[in-house]
Amino acid sequence: MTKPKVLISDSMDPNAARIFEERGCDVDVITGETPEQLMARIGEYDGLAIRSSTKVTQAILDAATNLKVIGRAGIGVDNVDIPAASSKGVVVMNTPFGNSITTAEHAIAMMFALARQIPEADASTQAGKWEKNRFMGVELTGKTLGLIGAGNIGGIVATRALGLKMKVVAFDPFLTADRAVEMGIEKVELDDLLARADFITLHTPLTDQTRNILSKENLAKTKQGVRIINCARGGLIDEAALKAALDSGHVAGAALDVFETEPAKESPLFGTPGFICTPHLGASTNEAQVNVALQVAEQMADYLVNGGVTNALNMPSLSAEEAPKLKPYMALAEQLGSLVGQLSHGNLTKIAIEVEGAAAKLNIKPITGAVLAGFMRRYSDTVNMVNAPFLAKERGLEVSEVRHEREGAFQTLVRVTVETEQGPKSVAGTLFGHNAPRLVEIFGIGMEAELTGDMLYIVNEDAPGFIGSVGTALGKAGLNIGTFQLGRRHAGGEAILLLTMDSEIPQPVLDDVCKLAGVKTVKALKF
Ligand SMILES: NC(=O)C1=CN([C@@H]2O[C@H](COP(=O)(O)OP(=O)(O)OC[C@H]3O[C@@H](n4cnc5c(N)ncnc54)[C@H](O)[C@@H]3O)[C@@H](O)[C@H]2O)C=CC1
Ligand SMILES: O=C(O)C(=O)COP(=O)(O)O
Repeated sequence: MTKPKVLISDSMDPNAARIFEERGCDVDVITGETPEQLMARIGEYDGLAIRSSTKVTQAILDAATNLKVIGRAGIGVDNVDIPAASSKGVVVMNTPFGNSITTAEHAIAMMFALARQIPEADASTQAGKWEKNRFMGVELTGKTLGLIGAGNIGGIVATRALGLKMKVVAFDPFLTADRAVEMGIEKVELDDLLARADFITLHTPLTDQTRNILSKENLAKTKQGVRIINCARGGLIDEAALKAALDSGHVAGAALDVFETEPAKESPLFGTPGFICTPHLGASTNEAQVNVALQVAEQMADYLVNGGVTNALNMPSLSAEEAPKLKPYMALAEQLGSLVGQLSHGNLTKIAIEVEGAAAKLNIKPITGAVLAGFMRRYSDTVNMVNAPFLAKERGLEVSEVRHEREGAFQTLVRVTVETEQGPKSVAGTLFGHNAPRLVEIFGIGMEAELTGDMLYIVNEDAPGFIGSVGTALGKAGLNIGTFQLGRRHAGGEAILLLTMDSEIPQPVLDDVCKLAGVKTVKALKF
């Protein structure tokens, strides 16, 4: 097997490259390239490891013909076009905790820097001015800290602020009352926070709801002399309005680690009294960078080498222990999905995936993903487990999952049923011997068959001599039959023939088979 190739395109702790190599991947570290250079190179890689500098746009993804996974050594993935990655079947994963303590500490450091004007006092002292009377600070003890966003980082900031004897109020629509009590903070509405906070710190992702959350209007609602910290994302604060509020003295200080446009080499805020900033350093500590580098490389290598999925933003998780157990089921599920997809007509609106016996003890999500990948291939060649659920949703396909703990006739079974105009139609399969997928039932007829390569599917009226006439028609065309499976509802009733063929069946031969007496349906299948 050729080794998966990974590109590390942003500066990352060397542990990442080491882990990739140890886990069986080839790795290149090429940082600081232009989008055009990356676009020209990306086609050769199976994995792309990034931080916040590389922008993974639709154009990059279009050029990434081999890409299977994007790993973000950090938290925010706003530099990745996730819908585009999903529709291309590329998994996007991040490391949601590796740098959160470090980033929370940076926010606290910024709060102290604002409270005591440390950067300005440092510059003035080193300039030989000794301006002891210029730098009067404020104490943090007893002050109110307003958290906008109380997730991982906001939660850590809260514990530190409580340790500093501050009162912490938080606005976060997803924060439950119980969790707020557990954290020792007060859950409030945004307007209440704006009116009460002496310091405001932002810890939300940038979304349509959070963009400009500190707008000109909201800045006007803050307390006179408020100090504001943003170590989350540029775009959460209206930078022009912030500049005006600092100039007017309404906002006493602002500390930004992140900017609307990065790298921020110029800004109207630069040089404004009370304004301090750092160049997106929130995650930049030795500890955090080792954490995220190790974690991203482990997760990506796990996916590329074993199929394990951890911390993916566009796919359900699948642990390294589960992956080998699920692999044969996913192969079976994909074949069953593909079979119903190839044999059904018209626009199908419902698909059900049932697992029974041993299969019911497994994580069903990857099995469903594999069924959908097989099924959606009727609409698109580029479908896989990542993009299949999105495509299914786009097409309005209703997907249901059912587990039957009991064992039926088979020790383990996967069944796929689609709702058609003629009612529900279902196929089922099991695993034989060394985890070999086998079809065991097709549209209510028991039949054991391997679904592989080029196949011929025939529905006919059971009658003597029919099998011979099919063999003759195919033989006359020089087509060799590999295996031959037969099933029927009852003697003389509807029968199904499933043949594996050594080569593709040309349309004229299909037409000839179609003309044989008693034939109802003929279809060439491909697996
Ligand atoms: N400056 C830096 O270098 C770093 C920045 N970050 C950024 O910090 C931010 C927070 O990260 P985490 O705490 O790990 O994320 P998280 O997902 O754990 O927490 C985010 C919180 O924001 C809340 N939220 C969502 N929409 C909201 C809204 N409309 N109003 C108020 N709250 C809302 C969520 O409910 C959640 O509790 C992210 O944007 C991340 O990219 C993370 C690491 C380093
Ligand atoms: O993890 C995050 O969300 C960050 O913003 C850290 O960004 P960085 O990896 O330092 O470019």
